[in-house]
Amino acid sequence: MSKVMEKKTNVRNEQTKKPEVKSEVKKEKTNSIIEVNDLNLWYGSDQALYEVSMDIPQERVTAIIGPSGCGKSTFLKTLNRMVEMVPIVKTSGSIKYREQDIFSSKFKEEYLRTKVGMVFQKPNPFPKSIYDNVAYGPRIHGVKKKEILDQIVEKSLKGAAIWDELKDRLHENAYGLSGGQQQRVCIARALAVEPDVILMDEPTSALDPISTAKVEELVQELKEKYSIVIVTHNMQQAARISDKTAFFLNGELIEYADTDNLFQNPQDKRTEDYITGRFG
Ligand SMILES: Nc1ncnc2c1ncn2[C@@H]1O[C@H](COP(=O)(O)OP(=O)(O)OP(=O)(O)O)[C@@H](O)[C@H]1O
Repeated sequence: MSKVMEKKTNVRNEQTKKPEVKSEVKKEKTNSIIEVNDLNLWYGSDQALYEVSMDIPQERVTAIIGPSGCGKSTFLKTLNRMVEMVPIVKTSGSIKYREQDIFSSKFKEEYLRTKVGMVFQKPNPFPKSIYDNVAYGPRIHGVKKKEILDQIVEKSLKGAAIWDELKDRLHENAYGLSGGQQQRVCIARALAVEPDVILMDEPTSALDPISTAKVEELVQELKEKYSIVIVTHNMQQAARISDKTAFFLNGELIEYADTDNLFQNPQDKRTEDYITGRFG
């Protein structure tokens, strides 16, 4: 995977527009776990993100909302550099995780993916037992002792609020679980390598309302220990579970504010139009 850093001055002048909310998004400097500055991203010659700057607060839930194709998933996948699996991707700008530049050659991508875990839209357990799914990451990192793996599996499933449901079924295939249970096992799998940040890309869009409610409740519990960034199409969900909300449109960050403020008192007409259902 290659990271192509463009000369920022040229690139920005030629191809990008400045967002109107830069000062707004810079307010919350303290207690940020990730700081994004002037991020641009291209798929080949098509630009998907424009000068995005925002800080992700620690131990809070940050929601990313916006209409289809506005760059929500692209932005999320940039935070752990997963987006660079698409070979034509180029980026400019900076992202710092705990004040370290994630694009620096000194910063190991493997470490980043451990610390910044990801949960996807469709539950994607491996075709293995529940136990082996959760133990997968720790084993890759060299944990071999059964007692230690047992502890990690229990702790992670407890962290994902699914231990009581599954403790007697650990050696059953994860494919036999319901979609909602699979998603919580995937969250446990992410927790097993001890991340700080969990990126969630529409984690409930494939789930029924009861499973969705359980995952939303879990997100609330997880923010005691983890920083969560969640992409959602569902504005009610963003309003219910997030502390901060970022509204994206056409690859730009239009507005980023405390969730209550953004929904009750949007500062930008485009945010207001979106949240009142005028488009999207
Ligand atoms: N692998 C890719 N190759 C080329 N272009 C891509 C790729 N992935 C996304 N894009 C483009 O980047 C832009 C942003 O897409 P992205 O999936 O990030 O938006 P989104 O807001 O998450 O959309 P949705 O809500 O529909 O999932 C779109 O124009 C999309 O076509």
